[in-house]
Amino acid sequence: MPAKRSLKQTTLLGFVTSKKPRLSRSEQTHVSSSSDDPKKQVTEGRDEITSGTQKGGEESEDPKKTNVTSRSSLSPSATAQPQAAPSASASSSASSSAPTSTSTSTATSSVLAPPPPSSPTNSPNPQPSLSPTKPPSPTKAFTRIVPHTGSLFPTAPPNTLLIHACNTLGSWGGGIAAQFARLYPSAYKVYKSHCVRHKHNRGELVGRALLIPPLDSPSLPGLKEDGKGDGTGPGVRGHYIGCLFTSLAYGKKRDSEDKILAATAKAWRWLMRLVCEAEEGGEMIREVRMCKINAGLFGVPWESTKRAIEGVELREGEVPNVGRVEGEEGCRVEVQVWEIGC
Ligand SMILES: Nc1ncnc2c1ncn2[C@@H]1O[C@H](COP(=O)(O)OP(=O)(O)OC[C@H]2O[C@H](OP(=O)(O)O)[C@H](O)[C@@H]2O)[C@@H](O)[C@H]1O
Repeated sequence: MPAKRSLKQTTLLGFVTSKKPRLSRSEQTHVSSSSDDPKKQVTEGRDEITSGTQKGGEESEDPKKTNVTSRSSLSPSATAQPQAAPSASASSSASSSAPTSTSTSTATSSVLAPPPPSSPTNSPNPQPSLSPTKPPSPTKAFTRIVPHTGSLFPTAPPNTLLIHACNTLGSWGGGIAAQFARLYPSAYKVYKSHCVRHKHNRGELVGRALLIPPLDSPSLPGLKEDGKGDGTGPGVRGHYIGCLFTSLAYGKKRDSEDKILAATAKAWRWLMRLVCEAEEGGEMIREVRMCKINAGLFGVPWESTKRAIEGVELREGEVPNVGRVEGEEGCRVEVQVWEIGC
């Protein structure tokens, strides 16, 4: 059964950024560092589902290698999941820039612990009654983009994961990010505080991702798809939000196209890992949607971004249940890309 969230439930899907040596899983749940003190995150990041794994700058970019996953209260069995961390960086097809070093790891934890039920903007989404049973995760898969026409938001059922590209400066001020900020104010706070927490090491965020659980309740009055005013009714929200850090900054200071594409591939792997961890912790993500990330303010041709994402070979622990299709030619993870039609 899907885990029902309570105040005491926590999911630590660690965003690791300290320079501490890698610890065992049991040790990792107690990791504390100046920048990513788990206790601090229980306070600061209690609405965060986040995050994979992290490491410091030159450390491995493989989420698995630094992963901190503590779901003791959410799903005790989850902590017993085998890590089976393959030498991830070695087999990445699309992330040639993936570091191979594993010298250090950090522990950033993200906490999936809902705020009081009385807070409407923070009410967690009811988990759908989907079967948690699944076939064993395949050891590799590729993402396949499935095009759809329409706005990303209005038809997305509750518990859909909506993905967009972000910079590390903590503002969802332009493009579709501004729509996210209006539609998902609680998620925006989580994103912003995450960026603030990393303000001294923003560079480490690039190529990583943040997974925010449904914090903005579907029972709230709806907004139009552009985020302005009422209109679309309940169900618009109640979504997971995936932030791909594909550029350090925005505007003229945005990264080069090549850097954005490399960061996109890395961040994609990272996010898929986070999704897997969330699923292991009992989260039931219903479908995955994204816009044509990088194709607006970042100015990267969509076809290049699509190639980068579809070129990432997802490995064990990175192949989520949601969107997974087993075909004759192997396993694929289908992700919907929504584009507003003319
Ligand atoms: N409702 C909707 N449904 C479906 N597709 C929609 C849509 N609305 C717009 N699009 C399309 O969505 C694509 C992405 O276009 P965008 O310009 O938004 O994003 P991007 O990925 O190039 O760049 C990211 C930086 O923009 C922000 O900056 P701030 O944080 O504000 O500083 C971020 O945070 C990053 O930094 C384009 O194809 C748009 O046509």
